[in-house]
Amino acid sequence: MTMEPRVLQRSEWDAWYDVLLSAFASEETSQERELYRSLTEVERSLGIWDEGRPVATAGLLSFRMAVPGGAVVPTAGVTMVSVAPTHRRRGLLRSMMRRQLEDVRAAGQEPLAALTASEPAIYGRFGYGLAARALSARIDTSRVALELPAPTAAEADGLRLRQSDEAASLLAECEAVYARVVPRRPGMLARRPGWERMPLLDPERSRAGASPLRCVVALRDGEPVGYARYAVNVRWTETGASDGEVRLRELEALDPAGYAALWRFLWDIDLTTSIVAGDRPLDDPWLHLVNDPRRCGTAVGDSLYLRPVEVGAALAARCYAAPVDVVLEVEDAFCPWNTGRWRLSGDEKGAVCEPTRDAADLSLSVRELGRAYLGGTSLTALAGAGLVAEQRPGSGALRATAAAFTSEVQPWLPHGF
Ligand SMILES: CC(=O)SCCNC(=O)CCNC(=O)[C@H](O)C(C)(C)COP(=O)(O)OP(=O)(O)OC[C@H]1O[C@@H](n2cnc3c(N)ncnc32)[C@H](O)[C@@H]1OP(=O)(O)O
Repeated sequence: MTMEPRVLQRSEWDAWYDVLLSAFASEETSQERELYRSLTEVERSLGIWDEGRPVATAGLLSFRMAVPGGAVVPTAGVTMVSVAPTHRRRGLLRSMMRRQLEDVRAAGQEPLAALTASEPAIYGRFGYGLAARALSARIDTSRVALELPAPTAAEADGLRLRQSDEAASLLAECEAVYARVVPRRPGMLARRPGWERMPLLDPERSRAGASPLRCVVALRDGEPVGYARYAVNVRWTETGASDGEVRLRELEALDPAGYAALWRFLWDIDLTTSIVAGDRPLDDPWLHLVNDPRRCGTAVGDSLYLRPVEVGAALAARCYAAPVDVVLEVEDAFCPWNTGRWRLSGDEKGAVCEPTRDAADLSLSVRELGRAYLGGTSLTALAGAGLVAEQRPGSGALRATAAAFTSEVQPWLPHGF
């Protein structure tokens, strides 16, 4: 008997969601369940049923994502993917991935699909490429100095911090800052209503001894210019010395003085000797403000995977750092409508991308386009790996196209989904 995906009905949500929880062996609170229930776009969610019982789940979320140049582009967020252990490795995931991409294409609104992967090996075969990575750090603040440039008088004047032990109480200030930083960095997600509650989720089981989530806001002349959400885990050594840790969950700022004030605050929290940050941009400015990078415990991990659903619309939706006029030969086995030659012409103001019969300058797969799309991975590096080929070596097409695809800031995904 074939089992095909179909759209979820709201009355089926609990049983459908339990398949997902079981696949992740997750516990959860009623608050989390209600949040995920309210954020599920039921009409875009798929399931597979066997003898009336759900055995597979996959959701889509209607996001808008910042791309190089600052546009915020409709993007299908792939989420809540699971297959019951009794039904794995029989192609159920593949059938849901195919149905999702066909549905997104048919709706014609979202040129991109994005996800974060439970395991990085799963999604490349469906055309998703690693487009943004994340930096983690464990900074020994007892040994590393934060060396901040002196703010100008105008910057320092009127800058105040307001702190709350209840992160939710400063929500409006944080959201005002967040909305303004979105277009500045590729990969940032504009907030849909309800998603502002996601960063505040703070179940006790995940605290591992730390305080509930706190918040500090930087205000200039009363207007919010930055915020950080964090928790403090105060610990003591056997000899009674304080050895606590600041766990940084989020930090956004609109200007360098606000940014510096927030880091200074976190650095100086009494009874702590480290800051642990799990998910920061690769080019986070604090990296240039420390006197000892070796004691900052940095590591880089994968974060956002991106897939052009419609190659032409996706490449036309972003801007390019340098003028580019190139024919790309794209291979896309999973979404064959993308396979073929595309002429991309663009610059820092915009772009067009249309099918063409002209000879190709570069050839690559759709996964490589996803990797390079936000400007975080260079086409030159992908060519070095043999994944992008210049059709006429020495033509300069690779160098010119790689330069055009770069982003002046590293792409970064602000939160999982
Ligand atoms: C965006 C998100 O939500 S990420 C969350 C993903 N979910 C989880 O990790 C929960 C636990 N795991 C699961 O529920 C399932 O094992 C899934 C969803 C990962 C895979 O579902 P399945 O129905 O078994 O996958 P399916 O049989 O369609 O496999 C398709 C292909 O992916 C491969 N694949 C499946 N799972 C994995 C994996 N964990 N690692 C590497 N490859 C995998 C299969 O080998 C197959 O490869 P092929 O194209 O070479 O034939």
